[in-house]
Amino acid sequence: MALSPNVQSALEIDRLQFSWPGSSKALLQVPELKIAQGEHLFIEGPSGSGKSTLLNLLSGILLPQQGSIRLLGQDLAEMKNAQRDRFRADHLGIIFQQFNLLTYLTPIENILLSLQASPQKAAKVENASREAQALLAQLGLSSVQNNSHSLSVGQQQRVAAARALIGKPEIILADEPTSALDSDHRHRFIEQLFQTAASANASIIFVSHDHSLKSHFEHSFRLTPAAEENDGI
Ligand SMILES: Nc1ncnc2c1ncn2[C@@H]1O[C@H](COP(=O)(O)OP(=O)(O)OP(=O)(O)O)[C@@H](O)[C@H]1O
Repeated sequence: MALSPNVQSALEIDRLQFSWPGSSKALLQVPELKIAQGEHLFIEGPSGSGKSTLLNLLSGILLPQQGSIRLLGQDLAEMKNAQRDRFRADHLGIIFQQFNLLTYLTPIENILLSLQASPQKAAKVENASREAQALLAQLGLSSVQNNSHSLSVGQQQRVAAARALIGKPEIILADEPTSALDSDHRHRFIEQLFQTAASANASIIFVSHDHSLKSHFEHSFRLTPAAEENDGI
């Protein structure tokens, strides 16, 4: 899909190939994929098809052997390690499958960690604690507890999402953050995530094996196990 010249692209993949060392087959082959800023992408595929590997490529933790990945017009493979780390902290918000909250910190302190890692994100927020509380409320968590270790899965998910969204990153990467929820809560959470991301014109790149979530997204990409043909974009 071509983007008009005045639309900033969130993501552009060109002839990407990735294999793990020692494997004779490419795990990932993505000929072309373009997402404009503010649009959302759903990546689906069965267990082992490479969804987490692709997210690690998109966040610059892994680099492709062939082809290129550009985020916000920049090729992460052309950056030095420290530049890639800075780019990740400044422009990405990541929601991990297991949320990765620090249990000895309060929910608000967990959210504020994102701003400590990025002066650029911090500069976009006037009152950090108030912004963290407002994000939680938008995501459906209005009363915030003082410790993180007694949060329910749904509450942890909202704290993790607020931590990814604070400081208005342009791209949110989410790795199966709804897998522990029932269907109703899953769809509701995605709607709340979209509404909050829209206020910052952020693009959400969301990985899941749950096909029913696909209808929320304007773009989707299906990964197939390496032995099968990939049926495309
Ligand atoms: N560090 C690694 N070294 C070698 N192979 C790996 C490594 N990490 C993952 N793999 C292999 O890459 C393939 C894809 O794994 P990946 O975790 O990306 O799949 P996935 O689609 O996210 O799976 P799931 O839905 O179960 O989380 C698997 O065959 C896995 O064994």
